[in-house]
Amino acid sequence: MGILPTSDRFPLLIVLNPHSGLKQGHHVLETIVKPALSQANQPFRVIESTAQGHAQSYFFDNIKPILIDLVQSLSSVQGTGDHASIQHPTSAKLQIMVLGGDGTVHEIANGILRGLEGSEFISDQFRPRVEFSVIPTGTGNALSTSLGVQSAQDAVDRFLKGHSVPLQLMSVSTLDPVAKGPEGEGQWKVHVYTMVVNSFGLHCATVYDSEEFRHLGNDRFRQAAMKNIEHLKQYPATVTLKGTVQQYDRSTQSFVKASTTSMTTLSGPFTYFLITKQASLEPGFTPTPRASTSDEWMDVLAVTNVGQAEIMEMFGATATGEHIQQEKVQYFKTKILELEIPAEEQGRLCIDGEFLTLQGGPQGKVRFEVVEDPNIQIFGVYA
Ligand SMILES: Nc1ncnc2c1ncn2[C@@H]1O[C@H](COP(=O)(O)OP(=O)(O)OP(=O)(O)O)[C@@H](O)[C@H]1O
Repeated sequence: MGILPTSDRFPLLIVLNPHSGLKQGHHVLETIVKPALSQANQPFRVIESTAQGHAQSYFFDNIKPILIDLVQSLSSVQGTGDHASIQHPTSAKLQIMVLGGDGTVHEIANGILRGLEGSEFISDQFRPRVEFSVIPTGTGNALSTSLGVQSAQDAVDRFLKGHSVPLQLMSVSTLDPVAKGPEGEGQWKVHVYTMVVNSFGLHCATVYDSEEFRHLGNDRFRQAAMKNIEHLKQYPATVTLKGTVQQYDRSTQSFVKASTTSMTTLSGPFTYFLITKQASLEPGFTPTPRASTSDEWMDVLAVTNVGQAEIMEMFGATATGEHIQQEKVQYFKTKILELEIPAEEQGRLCIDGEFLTLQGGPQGKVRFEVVEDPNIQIFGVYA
């Protein structure tokens, strides 16, 4: 994609989540963001989220009028008199700064995609580009940490420098119980798009329980993890990696093609299972060190049926990413993955901090896929 038009007149949208992290969003806005933007003569408009889900519903409701305003600010009159015509751009860059965490970015991206779904606002004739500047004021700040952002000031500086990279999405789909495919099988329906982590097992239970420790800031994950390790469970499931699959080879410390067949099956029970697009999920925690925000792979980390000692040993090495050298840790790259739990079970998935209840058996299967559709893959992030 070449240089996209943007408009000096169109404001940067700043979405502030006052509830993120240790609730420092307003302070960072006043002391770091506003001074830097006014010095750079960058106009902006602040949107404050008022409740869970508000950022998503705001963009679902407003993305079309926002894009109309943006396109109008970029349109120009060509020619004069009877030959005058208005030239509209074929693309436009919308800049959104997030004073919040990964969950807020997730909500905005899903709100925009749902708001534009099936409309003329996203087509081969016109396709917007949405660039996020993420000012790390959440708890985990996986996106910022994975991009090497050191502080709120660093994030603002990166925005002002203007270098962005693709923010590659994953889709999470469930089987539609009504619609059938050509051979009577169920049809996949996208439930949500994610950009950080989908998890099952100990990680998901930890994120779920961490809400009660929110007042501890970043430490909430450690507290919740300790609680879950103390009562360590195994989580039965079958995972199928489809198409080209690469597996981390400890001896060469590189990824090699995993199998000559088109499917790799992992049988549980899983203790720990992650599908990620980011290398780090919080500062000092790098479970999938070879993951990239921008490439076309999902990284998969699987630990099957281990005890407390092995899990603690793994966590001990996740700060540096050296756990991928441990024998019990399996590490893959794939583009399509399906997860199914046994018929009699009920389970839970964590998808970018939200939760999805899993039903047992083939009808409850969930599919994760790297998004290729250019009408979905419209996001970037300042890096
Ligand atoms: N005004 C609000 N009051 C309460 N909750 C809110 C409000 N605005 C947004 N939220 C919710 O806050 C939750 C957490 O937001 P966010 O993910 O940005 O922060 P975090 O969880 O601290 O950080 P991270 O995702 O990086 O770990 C989201 O689920 C969001 O819907």
